[in-house]
Amino acid sequence: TLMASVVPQTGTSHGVSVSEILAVRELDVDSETKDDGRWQKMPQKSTEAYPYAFTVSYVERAWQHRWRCSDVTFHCLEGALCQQWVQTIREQLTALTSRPKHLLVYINPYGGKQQGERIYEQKVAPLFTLASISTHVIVTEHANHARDHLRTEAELKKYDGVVCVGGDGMFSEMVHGLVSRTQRDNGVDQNSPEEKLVPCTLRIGIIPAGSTDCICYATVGINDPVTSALHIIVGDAQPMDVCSVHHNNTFLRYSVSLLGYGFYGDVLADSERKRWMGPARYDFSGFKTFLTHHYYEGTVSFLPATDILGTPRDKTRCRAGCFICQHNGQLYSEDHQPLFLLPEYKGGWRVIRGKFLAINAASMSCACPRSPKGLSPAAHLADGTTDLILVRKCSRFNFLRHLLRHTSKYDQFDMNFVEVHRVRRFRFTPRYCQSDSELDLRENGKRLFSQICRDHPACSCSPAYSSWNCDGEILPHAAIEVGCVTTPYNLLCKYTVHSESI
Ligand SMILES: CCCCCCCCCCCCC/C=C/[C@@H](O)[C@H](COP(=O)(O)O)NC(=O)CCCCCCCCCCCCCCC
Ligand SMILES: Nc1ncnc2c1ncn2[C@@H]1O[C@H](COP(=O)(O)OP(=O)(O)O)[C@@H](O)[C@H]1O
Ligand SMILES: [Ca+2]
Repeated sequence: TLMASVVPQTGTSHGVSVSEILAVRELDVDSETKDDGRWQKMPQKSTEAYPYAFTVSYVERAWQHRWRCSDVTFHCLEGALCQQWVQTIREQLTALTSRPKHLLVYINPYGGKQQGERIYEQKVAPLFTLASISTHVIVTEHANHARDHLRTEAELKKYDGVVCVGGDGMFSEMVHGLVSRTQRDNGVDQNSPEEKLVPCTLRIGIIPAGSTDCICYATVGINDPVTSALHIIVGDAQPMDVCSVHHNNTFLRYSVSLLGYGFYGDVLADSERKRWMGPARYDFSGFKTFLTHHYYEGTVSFLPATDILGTPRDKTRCRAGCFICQHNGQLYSEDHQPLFLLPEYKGGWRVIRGKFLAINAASMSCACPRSPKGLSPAAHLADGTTDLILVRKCSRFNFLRHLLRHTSKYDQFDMNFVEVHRVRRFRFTPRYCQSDSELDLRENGKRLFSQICRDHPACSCSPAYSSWNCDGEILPHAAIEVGCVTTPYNLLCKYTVHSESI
């Protein structure tokens, strides 16, 4: 903490913790007072008495998890003393090893309201410069540009972290690029659902510039580019669960936020064709999908997580330094064989057959401005589990009540057609098998105009399949197998997060 022999310009005392200092610079008091006339604003006494000064830029906590960069100028009597302060602060800052010095930045110019480049240039780049962070910036030219660059070309050794400017889709690209590369470098076969993933060492920072940005919101507590930039600068980190999604022993994708079949799958499929609407496309497609009210038949099998602390309906909330994540993470420490991989645990699979409006797996709360408590408010960022939410066929009115509860204090799980389970793995099989030709059609982006309703050909009831919404990307396969893995053993990426409660 800075104090004592230097006096801030207001003449009052001012404490700044070194871990929250962004930069320090010496001021030439005389020329500055001539330049911008600030001289007059200062109390005459302090400026006359203290001719030397330096300015410290630091993190100021504002309302609702918002962080801002603030300046305070300290004055002192002797030039040597002033220099000594500046030098000491710089040394202390250099000693903070968790802070990044070189960052690789990817900007999606088409995310959200298409403001990614502007947000980065105006709000983020000046802060990185202030904090003496060097950057290499890539504005993406097409979808999967960032993923493929990270996976094959990027010289990762040169960087302390990567930053994405965009939404959840862009974050997902980064996870795929980094995780795939790490597995390949370590000889891990991604296609084997049982194989443990090797954690990747680089951290990923997000500057929110997408449509939902729930990964940013659920970790930092607010979608605000300046706040995220400051978390990145001070080197905050948060481990995160990653689910791997397979189909017939073939790797499909990773998921870090929402894997949703039925309602959220249909909302996404419809909204992709309305990208021009920006973030409002989700509300439009949400309303439309709500009215269509399709349900899907199938079987969900899952392996409940029985060896952990916490349940999806308890009142705990995952915050920085979360005790539950720490405790459950220890279950994976080097000398422990994760219990769920033991044969006796494997007997614990449960099977539920039914007609579902939605099947959602939330690996984190999925809190976002639309629903500040999220899809599963008690889910944990890094406990190695995902919350499986099953919404059975019910009336439109009841489904609306369920949706509305995501936006209020009422419990969205306290309804007789909703159940929630905290699971290690799960599997979904639709009632009717998808033929390869249908899968091909879907994979090539040509959505089946009206899927065949096999029970009643010619009626207007629900189609046989939905698609999975995997962090905002469409998966054409209905039948999938999902496993959730976490730090410090299995997972993956660390992500910048608030160092206090969010
Ligand atoms: C009636 C109001 C109901 C509000 C219900 C809100 C529930 C919201 C839960 C949102 C969970 C979001 C999980 C995040 C997923 C993202 O990874 C993913 C990708 O994000 P990106 O675009 O930034 O890349 N985003 C999404 O898939 C978007 C999902 C958005 C769902 C919006 C649903 C709106 C529902 C409106 C129903 C309206 C019924 C009105 C009837 C009168
Ligand atoms: N230069 C680009 N042109 C087109 N699509 C891109 C580009 N860069 C990234 N994408 C893709 O845009 C999609 C949406 O990105 P995202 O940043 O998540 O925005 P949003 O939150 O609006 O969906 C992702 O699927 C990503 O792969
Ligand atoms: Ca989790």
